[in-house]
Amino acid sequence: MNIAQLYEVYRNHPSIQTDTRQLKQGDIFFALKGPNFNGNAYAAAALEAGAVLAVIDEAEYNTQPERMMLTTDVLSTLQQLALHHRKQLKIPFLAITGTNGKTTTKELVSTVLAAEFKTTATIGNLNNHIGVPLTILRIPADAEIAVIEMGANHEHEIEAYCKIALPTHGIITNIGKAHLEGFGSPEGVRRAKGELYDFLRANEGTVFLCNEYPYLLEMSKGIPQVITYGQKDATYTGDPIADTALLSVKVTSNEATGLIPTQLVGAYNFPNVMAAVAVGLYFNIPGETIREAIAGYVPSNNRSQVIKQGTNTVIMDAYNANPSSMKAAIENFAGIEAAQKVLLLGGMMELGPDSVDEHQALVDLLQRTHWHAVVLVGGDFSKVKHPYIYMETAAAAAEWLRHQEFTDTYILIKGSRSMGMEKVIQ
Ligand SMILES: CC(=O)N[C@H]1[C@@H](OP(=O)(O)OP(=O)(O)OC[C@H]2O[C@@H](n3ccc(=O)[nH]c3=O)[C@H](O)[C@@H]2O)O[C@H](CO)[C@@H](O)[C@@H]1O[C@H](C)C(=O)N[C@@H](C)C(=O)N[C@H](CCC(=O)N[C@@H](CCC[C@@H](N)C(=O)O)C(=O)O)C(=O)O
Ligand SMILES: Nc1ncnc2c1ncn2[C@@H]1O[C@H](COP(=O)(O)OP(=O)(O)OP(=O)(O)O)[C@@H](O)[C@H]1O
Ligand SMILES: C[C@@H](N)C(=O)N[C@H](C)C(=O)O
Repeated sequence: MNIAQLYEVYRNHPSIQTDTRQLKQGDIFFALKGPNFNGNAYAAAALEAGAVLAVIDEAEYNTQPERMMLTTDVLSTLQQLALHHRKQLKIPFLAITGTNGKTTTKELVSTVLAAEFKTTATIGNLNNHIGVPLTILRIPADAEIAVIEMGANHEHEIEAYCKIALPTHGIITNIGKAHLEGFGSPEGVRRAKGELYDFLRANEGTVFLCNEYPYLLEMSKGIPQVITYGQKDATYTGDPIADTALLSVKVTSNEATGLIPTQLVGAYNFPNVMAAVAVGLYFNIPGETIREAIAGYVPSNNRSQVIKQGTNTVIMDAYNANPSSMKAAIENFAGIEAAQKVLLLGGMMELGPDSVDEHQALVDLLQRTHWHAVVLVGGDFSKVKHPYIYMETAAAAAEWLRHQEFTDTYILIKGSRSMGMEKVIQ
């Protein structure tokens, strides 16, 4: 069976599954290999559970050749099938990458687009070599637009995803410091994220970018159509109002003038919101529809969520952390008007040789503001000089917090995913 024949099966059964634990009747099962399991070993079980076809890459598991497709590499077959499907879809494909705010921007943009168009977007942050093709293969034939999030922790990854998704439009949210272990340096991050612009430049694409980041303007040179958003001198303009925990955005572009009271924390979400305004206006969605869609979006999964606990307000930002998003969160927290502020910050992972310096830089930043209390938790915070409380784990920090009797206090909780800082208030 070749890709064209596999595509015929897919057209009749457009539902891909990589996990027998979630398999439904009529799915096509792709037997991926991972650190814990060899999907090939589950191919027969997939057929028993109702899969129409199992794609495998180890001959010894080819026990039902009439219902199995034996390839040289299942992952690569999944990616090739996604590309084949992509080529049938004559619709705009908007790719979103960047260091911070990819998922939030993708959610806001797709919420706005879905108000007018049949839109398929990445679920959660399924944004890697498996998530990108799976997202493309979820796009129905009658879709009108697709929004594809692309994550990366090393160079040439975004380039590879572009060759599968063939984006027509793109957003790099920003370039900051994250996954430095894999990218080698901030310059490596820039090159890697820039692979999206390289693709759009070579394929007459369109980019949307925040004109407050001069490096994005520089990087976008040579791209035929550049749509900008920001506070001034941009195609689409607005202003952030961030003196309370939740951000409001005053859109000042003629087409959509008005206030958007968002349910997002922090001025750092301003460009994420403006990206959604810009994309909506570009695709001729009415201003009021755009404002309503953005105002209705509620972040989930510990991405800058606001949680009320009695008279206290917790900003739960424990989904991930890196030097640039930590800096943004701390600066934003410093700007919030509150009687008493407490921070519990977990260590940042995957920073390579700069890790200790980056943790020290954050401590230096913290020291510029007076806080009621700061608790540093684990990671390379154990190796820096600081005047604050130090705890080894989120569980210990939770214990500390339980023993405080805070009232009318704002509490910021942030840290790398593996620190599990959400446990601090559980
Ligand atoms: C392969 C796979 O999809 N694994 C998922 C699975 O893992 P599990 O622990 O079960 O084991 P294996 O991976 O070893 O299993 C191999 C296969 O066997 C199947 N199987 C197993 C048992 C069984 O009884 N039946 C079976 O069929 C199994 O389903 C496998 O197919 O489950 C985990 C829990 O749900 C998943 O976490 C795991 O998913 C992996 C990690 C994955 O890559 N999933 C993608 C769909 C995805 O997009 N995941 C995103 C990760 C996004 C991310 O981290 N992005 C980074 C940057 C990207 C860097 C990139 N280079 C990278 O390394 O990924 C960012 O900063 O944005 C997500 O989950 O959020
Ligand atoms: N524009 C931004 N600038 C700085 N930090 C941001 C920005 N947007 C979001 N963040 C921070 O990043 C956190 C995660 O947001 P989001 O999931 O949207 O980012 P992401 O880039 O998709 O992350 P990941 O790569 O881990 O999937 C937020 O809770 C917030 O702390
Ligand atoms: C959650 C994952 N995509 C991520 O951003 N990881 C960084 C390194 C973190 O741990 O926060």
